[in-house]
Amino acid sequence: MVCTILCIGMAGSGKTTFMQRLNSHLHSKNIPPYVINLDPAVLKVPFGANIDIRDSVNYKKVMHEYNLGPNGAIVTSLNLFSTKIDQVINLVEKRSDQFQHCIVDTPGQIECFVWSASGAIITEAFASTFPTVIAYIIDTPRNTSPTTFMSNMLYACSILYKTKLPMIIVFNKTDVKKSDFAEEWMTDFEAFQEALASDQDLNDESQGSGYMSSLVNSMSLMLEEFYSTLDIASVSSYTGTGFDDFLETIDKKVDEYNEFYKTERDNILKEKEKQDALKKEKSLNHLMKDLGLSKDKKSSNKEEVEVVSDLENELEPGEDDDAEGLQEPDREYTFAEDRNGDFLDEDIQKRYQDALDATSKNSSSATAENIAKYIRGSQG
Ligand SMILES: Nc1nc2c(ncn2[C@@H]2O[C@H](COP(=O)(O)OP(=O)(O)OP(=O)(O)O)[C@@H](O)[C@H]2O)c(=O)[nH]1
Repeated sequence: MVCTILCIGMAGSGKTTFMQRLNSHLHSKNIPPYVINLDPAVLKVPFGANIDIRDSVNYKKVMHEYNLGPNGAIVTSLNLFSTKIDQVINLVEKRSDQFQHCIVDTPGQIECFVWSASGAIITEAFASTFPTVIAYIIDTPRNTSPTTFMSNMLYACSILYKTKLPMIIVFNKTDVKKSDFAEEWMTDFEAFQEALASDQDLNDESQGSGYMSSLVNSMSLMLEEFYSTLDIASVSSYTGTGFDDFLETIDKKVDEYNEFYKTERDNILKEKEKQDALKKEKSLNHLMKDLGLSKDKKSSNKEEVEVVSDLENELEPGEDDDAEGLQEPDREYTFAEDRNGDFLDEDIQKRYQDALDATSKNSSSATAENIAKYIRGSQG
């Protein structure tokens, strides 16, 4: 079964170099991956990509034709590409017996991918077909300040909650700076507090009221929970160290995906389908009502109280004593002429009929005589 590894990270964190190294590492182990590039703005891809967004979308042309800036053009290119995502998934599926890993490079402008509709569609398409893991790449030497580190972690946290997929934090460029300090901060809360206390920028009295340091303190408390769901890998894409550990962590996360995330995703999808069906049913009912084609006449009448009998049926027995005489429990609405027999007692009905007969007889005989007179006159 192919597992998808989505490489996400801030610009310049080394995603592309990481992809290149991972690709060659897997080749050296005789398990070559399926490689996809989703960065439309990259000039040169240093690995042989099986699918490259640049083959289907021309980033510069998108910028020019739609009059967009660099980020808008990336989002639009992804939008255009996402319309073909079914074909991409089919291609990967067709060759799934030949590969164990499908590795995907994403644009450096994280928000263009993670927070765009097309990014969500692409991620969802992979995650609903294959076990999918996010590799969040961090530029280790640039994260030695506790505040920068925490901002980066908050970003990772937001991606985790947005994608709802298992995540590995990959500390890259460890040939320049080892990631021990960061790993310690993630596992030992006091160590992080100490680092915060000794952070010059945060504790410079002349620069503020200490608001920042107390904010960072409370946010780091919140992040403790987040760290517990993560796995860490320390690599150097430059020297190639740490990639075996990274692959082991991927296997662990794939098991986790199958055990927890898949069930959760299935439940979310089922719930969504249920909600969609309800929504459909509701709008169909509205449509039927608008057309006067209620499926269940009684229930639709009830919704739209128009006749006395509906109101009466809604009253519980004994709820309103005055209404007792008006109740017609087993009958729906009938027209006035149908109800005459019920409303008028026999005596009144007879008197009414007699009066009607008398009037009609008089009037008709008088009219007949008048007509006869007229005819006789006109003939004579
Ligand atoms: N020393 C060292 N440098 C690295 C490593 N990985 C990447 N770099 C360097 O970091 C810089 C950025 O690397 P890229 O792979 O282009 O980063 P990226 O995240 O793909 O960049 P964008 O896609 O433009 O956001 C390059 O100069 C790389 O040579 C590493 O492990 N060690």
